[in-house]
Amino acid sequence: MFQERKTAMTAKRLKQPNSRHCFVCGVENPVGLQLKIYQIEEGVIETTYTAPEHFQGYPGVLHGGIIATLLDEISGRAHMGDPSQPRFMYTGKLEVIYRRNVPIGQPLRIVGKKLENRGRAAQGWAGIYDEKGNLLAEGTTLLFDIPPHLLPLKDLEELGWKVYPD
Ligand SMILES: CCCCCCCCCC(=O)SCCNC(=O)CCNC(=O)[C@H](O)C(C)(C)COP(=O)(O)OP(=O)(O)OC[C@H]1O[C@@H](n2cnc3c(N)ncnc32)[C@H](O)[C@@H]1OP(=O)(O)O
Repeated sequence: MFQERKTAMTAKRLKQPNSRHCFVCGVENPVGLQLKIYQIEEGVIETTYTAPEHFQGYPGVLHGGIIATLLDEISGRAHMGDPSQPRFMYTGKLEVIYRRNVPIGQPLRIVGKKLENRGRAAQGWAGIYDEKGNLLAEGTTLLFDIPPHLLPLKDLEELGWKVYPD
């Protein structure tokens, strides 16, 4: 099901950069999630993920902390925009609604959307869906621009921040 969606959206899909060591997107982080994230339209991104057994809380159920991590990163990245001029934001606040158990060992689709902009602050949203399209968990974030001197563009290369080919 996810594959069909991917094909239909190929024309618009733009891969976002990954870094080297980020827990969610670090391509060299052996204990990280190593997600590949795509912008599917302006301000809307998606990724897929199948959680391994070692991230379970209750048997068969993805731990809520990992669910929050996914919602945090994907809602913030919805604001990232043009990879050559990325908008990096800190999460100041995250509200999670755990609607249904999120299973381990089954493909999940995670969608992020940018909401309102308020100067250097913004709101984001992310949802985790199962293969049937059921919304399992969702999160809204309050995000703040990272002061440019804390993450200068020139340092990004060192962090391995680039679009890695599929
Ligand atoms: C290279 C690879 C990158 C890959 C992407 C990685 C994504 C990872 C996502 C994350 O994990 S981010 C890490 C977790 N977040 C942090 O570490 C942020 C820690 N917090 C901060 O640094 C500051 O609190 C923050 C920059 C968010 C805000 O501090 P400021 O000094 O800019 O806020 P200020 O005191 O000027 O307040 C501005 C307004 O926001 C409000 N505010 C400030 N912090 C808030 C907060 N945390 N929650 C809610 N509201 C907050 C504050 O009350 C105020 O409201 P009013 O304008 O109405 O007075």
